[in-house]
Amino acid sequence: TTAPEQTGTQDRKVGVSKAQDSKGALIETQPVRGTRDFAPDDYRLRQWLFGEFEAVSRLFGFEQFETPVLESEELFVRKAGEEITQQLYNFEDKGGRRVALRPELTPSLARLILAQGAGLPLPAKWFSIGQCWRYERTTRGRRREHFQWNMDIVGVPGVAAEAELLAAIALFLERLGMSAQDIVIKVSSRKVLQAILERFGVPEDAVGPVSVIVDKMEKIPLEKVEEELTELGLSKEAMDGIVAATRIGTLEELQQLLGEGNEASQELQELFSIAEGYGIAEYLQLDTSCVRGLAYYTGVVFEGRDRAGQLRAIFGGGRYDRLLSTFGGQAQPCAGFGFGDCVILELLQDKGLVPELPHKVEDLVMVLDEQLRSKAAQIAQRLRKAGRRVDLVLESKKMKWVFKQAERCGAERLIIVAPDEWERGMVRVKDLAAREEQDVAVDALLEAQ
Ligand SMILES: OCc1cccc(Br)n1
Repeated sequence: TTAPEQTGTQDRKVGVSKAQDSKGALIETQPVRGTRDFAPDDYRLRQWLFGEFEAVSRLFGFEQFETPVLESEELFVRKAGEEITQQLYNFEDKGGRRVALRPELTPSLARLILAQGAGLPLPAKWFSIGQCWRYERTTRGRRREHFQWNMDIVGVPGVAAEAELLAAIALFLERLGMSAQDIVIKVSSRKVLQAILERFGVPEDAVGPVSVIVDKMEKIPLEKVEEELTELGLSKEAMDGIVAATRIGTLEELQQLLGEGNEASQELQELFSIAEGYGIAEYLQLDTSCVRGLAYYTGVVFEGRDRAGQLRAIFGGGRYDRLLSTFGGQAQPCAGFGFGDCVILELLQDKGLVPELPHKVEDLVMVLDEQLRSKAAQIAQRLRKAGRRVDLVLESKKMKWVFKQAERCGAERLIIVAPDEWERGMVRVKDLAAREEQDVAVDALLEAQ
């Protein structure tokens, strides 16, 4: 079995995995299988990443929302054979309700949009970052939770919405030091499969389930894909038509296959043209094998991959114009994407782009005499209220420990509250970078930064 996929320093196992408690019984200190702890080093990296998600979302004028990780199971029960619904982390709560830990954010967005009622100004441009869950049974030791960044536009029928979303992703990648040399965004449309299935008289509502099967083409043998398509009732000709349609790599080929006036071709043509305006066209590659594994997409779909082809999809998204109406609400055109927190970190590590994010305070404050404890508290508070991060040494420590602590917390100054100096209204201040020391009047501490 492969080691559980971890990111950041989480893969560095230090300390004990089973701690000894007072009665000698063993307690498990590792998190539940498939889940991750975020100790401070990992948490700083995650906060940096989420900070970038949020910064880009705000630059695009999107508004942040949040919904509970626990949802009614009915939100995710779809009869399309998707992996995501087969791995639902679902259960019956103590009130007999069928509930589930959300496996994705889009259905919750749809629910919240519908809850706003008809008065909601459109288009709604919303974003969220939330933990998503799956109960992956296999022994592959894969994660059962990850955090996803979602941006969604509700109320815009044209591909200008998809172009805006792709531009947000491209700006995010650029801010992290990457470019179209590192990442390719494969783009296609469910309307390609829709047009093919129409030719073979397959009902339109099969597009979702067929896409779920075709999406596995990269992961399972073609025979298995054809077996599953046969089970869906597709003829051999229809299957051959589908397989041929997943091998299109240019708009010209697509037009030849579907005909000039076909909606899929026209929409993709327009998308690529708008992308030129954003300066992101070099990220985009028409690839009709990209169908995505969620049944509810109805139009453009896309996914981000590392150009080296070593990793799983970095992000994915597309248009889903029917989701709100399947929830019984007023139909609204929608487009969005989900961007996970794991593959991107693996990619940043591979490229040496993970930033150094050390623990950092400005001042370390200590006393030489416990009688002056309350004076040190006074000094620390004054500095903190002025916006300086202060680590206050809370018990009597040897200087060797204090200097080590100053290193650990990245302090710029060590402020020592000592009896003789205090008598003169002063404290001793060590500038740890310049390795200089001087006595400073307490009232001048903030000026002497
Ligand atoms: O991307 C599919 C997925 C959904 C929930 C949790 C995890 Br880990 N992965």
